[in-house]
Amino acid sequence: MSFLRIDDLHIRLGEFRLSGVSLELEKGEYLTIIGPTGAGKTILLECIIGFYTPDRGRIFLDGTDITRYRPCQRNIGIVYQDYALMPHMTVFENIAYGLKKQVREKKAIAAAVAEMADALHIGHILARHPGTLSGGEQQRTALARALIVKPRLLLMDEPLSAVDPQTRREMRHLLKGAIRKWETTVIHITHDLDDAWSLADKVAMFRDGKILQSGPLKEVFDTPRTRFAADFLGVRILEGIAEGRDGEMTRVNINGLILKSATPAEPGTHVRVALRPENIMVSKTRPEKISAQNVIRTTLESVCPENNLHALTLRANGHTTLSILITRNAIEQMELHPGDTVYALIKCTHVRIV
Ligand SMILES: Nc1ncnc2c1ncn2[C@@H]1O[C@H](COP(=O)(O)OP(=O)(O)OP(=O)(O)O)[C@@H](O)[C@H]1O
Repeated sequence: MSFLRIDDLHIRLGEFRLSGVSLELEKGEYLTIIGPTGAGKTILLECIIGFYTPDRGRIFLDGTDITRYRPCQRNIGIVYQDYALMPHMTVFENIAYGLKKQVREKKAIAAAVAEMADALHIGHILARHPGTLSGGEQQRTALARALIVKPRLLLMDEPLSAVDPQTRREMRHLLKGAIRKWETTVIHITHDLDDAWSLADKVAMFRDGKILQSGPLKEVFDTPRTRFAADFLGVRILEGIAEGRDGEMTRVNINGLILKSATPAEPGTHVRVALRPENIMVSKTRPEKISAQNVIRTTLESVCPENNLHALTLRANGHTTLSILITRNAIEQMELHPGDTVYALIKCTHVRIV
């Protein structure tokens, strides 16, 4: 049996229903939960920690049915978006708080806090109070407090959302290191797909109180099963016909645009092709002797800023456009302007038939 098994969970809260939620997680695995606002992600975490008792379904942790256990019996840690630190206690006291129930000896507590603070780079602020800390420091304190009691499972509800992008990147790095060191099993709700990319082994996508798709990170991102999932994940789905084989590759005709894919498909069948914008490269001249099997002549239609990157829309032929993401530096170096002829380069392994 998996370390965490959630079996057909149902709960009704007011007008909202969480229905038929099933998930499995092995010890030490990291699951991110993604999905639009109001999908029921937080309610699931609150069922797992024991704030709500489901109407139907069961939750097993390490082989034990904990569905009706009180929260304090579960040994599950939680980190919230607002950190919920105790303002009258120092950072040291906040971190040591839960540990005092497990360890009596002061020296052992001090050593454990020092080790954890060291791992999360907060050793220098142990004497300070939360009100004097930056967002990133509060976040690391909250994480240290949750990890130090060695929870069997750590739940995190958007723990990285309140800090700037640079701190967020550093925090992911620290978080990854700490999770590995303490071999913690994690469920992490996030709205930032980069969190999932950097941290997760598995992903579950929620919508309207149900799991729309779940599985290993790459599988979910590369092969979204519905149009909604594809849009949510920023994957472009194109419809076409598998025309035939070209050696080991499948030739797909998308309104006259031919793409070669490494995924096998029955010739003559209607297929959908998934393309991730970051898997398409561009060149202003037609490249020669390159490994990418797809070199497509396009016209650059538009350039739009999107987070730290820029989204380019390339018109491949009369009907089909391709979306790609590149840095502003790359745009400047290549001197790209709308109307330019641009070659899109795509490896056949990045043209996935779904
Ligand atoms: N105790 C409650 N009683 C009634 N409705 C609730 C309760 N708690 C949450 N809800 C509703 O259930 C829905 C799902 O809430 P939830 O907080 O789980 O969403 P979420 O996916 O975590 O959203 P977000 O990404 O915005 O945090 C929302 O419409 C919310 O208003």
